[in-house]
Amino acid sequence: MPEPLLTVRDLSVAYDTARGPVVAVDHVELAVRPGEFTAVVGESGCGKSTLMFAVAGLLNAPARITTGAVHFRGDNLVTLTERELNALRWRDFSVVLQSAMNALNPVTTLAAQYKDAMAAHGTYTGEEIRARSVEVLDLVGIDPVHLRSYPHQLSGGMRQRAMIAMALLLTPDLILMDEPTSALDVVAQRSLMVQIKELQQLLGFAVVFVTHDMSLVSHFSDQLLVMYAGQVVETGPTRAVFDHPEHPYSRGLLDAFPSIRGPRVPLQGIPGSPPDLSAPPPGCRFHPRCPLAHDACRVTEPALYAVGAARSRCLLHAEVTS
Ligand SMILES: Nc1ncnc2c1ncn2[C@@H]1O[C@H](COP(=O)(O)OP(=O)(O)OP(=O)(O)O)[C@@H](O)[C@H]1O
Repeated sequence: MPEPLLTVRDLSVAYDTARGPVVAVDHVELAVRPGEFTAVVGESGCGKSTLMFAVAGLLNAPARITTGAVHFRGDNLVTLTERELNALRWRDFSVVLQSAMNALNPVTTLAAQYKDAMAAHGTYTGEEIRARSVEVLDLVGIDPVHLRSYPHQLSGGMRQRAMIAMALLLTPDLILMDEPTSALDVVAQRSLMVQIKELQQLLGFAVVFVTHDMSLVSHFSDQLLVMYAGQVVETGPTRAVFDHPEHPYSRGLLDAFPSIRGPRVPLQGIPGSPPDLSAPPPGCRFHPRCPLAHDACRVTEPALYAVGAARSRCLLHAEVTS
């Protein structure tokens, strides 16, 4: 197996609030190998975006990293200066956010934005910049005439693809994507997912893809990280987790979204909502919503236990490994 490209070790992030620190990412571990597609899934508020921003070095106050490291190739991104991080962003890894409308500059054309991104990382002639801009727009299926367009002149799906094209400009080895399809309708969502996967297979970059919709990534991701209340509650090969979710939360998430294939079944949803992270429940954080909770779950904090090819933070699996 190749060495991981990205290794997140024991990463914790807290938001400083008037009521004390809110730990949104709690001792998270993650390893992404070259060309691997990793999906981070969980309900809104479970810490997915905070994790992504921490990995990308994009956190702002009141958020701060309290423990851990983010190794990307030889560098620990947590300890790099802003200038050093800027040198890596776009060139070695790039970031695609939920809404390209916010990420793209509304008052400049795509051509000008692509030029800025390239010029910040090397000396390119105008012709080289134009040729590469045309190339990346071609890759995402946008007519290069749109280099002259402003973001508001593009549809939502085109804007996301223009953002992905920008992320590809300098052929990074890793693209971090935070809900890049969530502002789109279901049909546009699926077609963008297919396109991201095709590009990934063609160009070989690794992806970390954040989504609340587990069914969206079922056919695209290699490895899955299920987050609940700031913690990883299940992790493993996507197929294994989908075929046999070990953690009751993963099972609940799977039942909460329609599958694109397979028989129609009534959607269950998970009763209740994720806890307030300023005061998470004792024991297993999922116990107040868990249909399988027993007495020990209310007092004992589970570790991540190995279960087959996956790992699950559920006391039901404690005896498997202990
Ligand atoms: N500015 C802030 N101040 C205090 N707490 C915050 C702040 N931003 C986020 N949080 C806390 O961090 C938790 C995780 O937020 P985050 O946005 O990372 O979750 P998420 O899973 O990505 O959700 P979403 O899909 O809604 O973005 C939230 O539940 C909230 O408690």
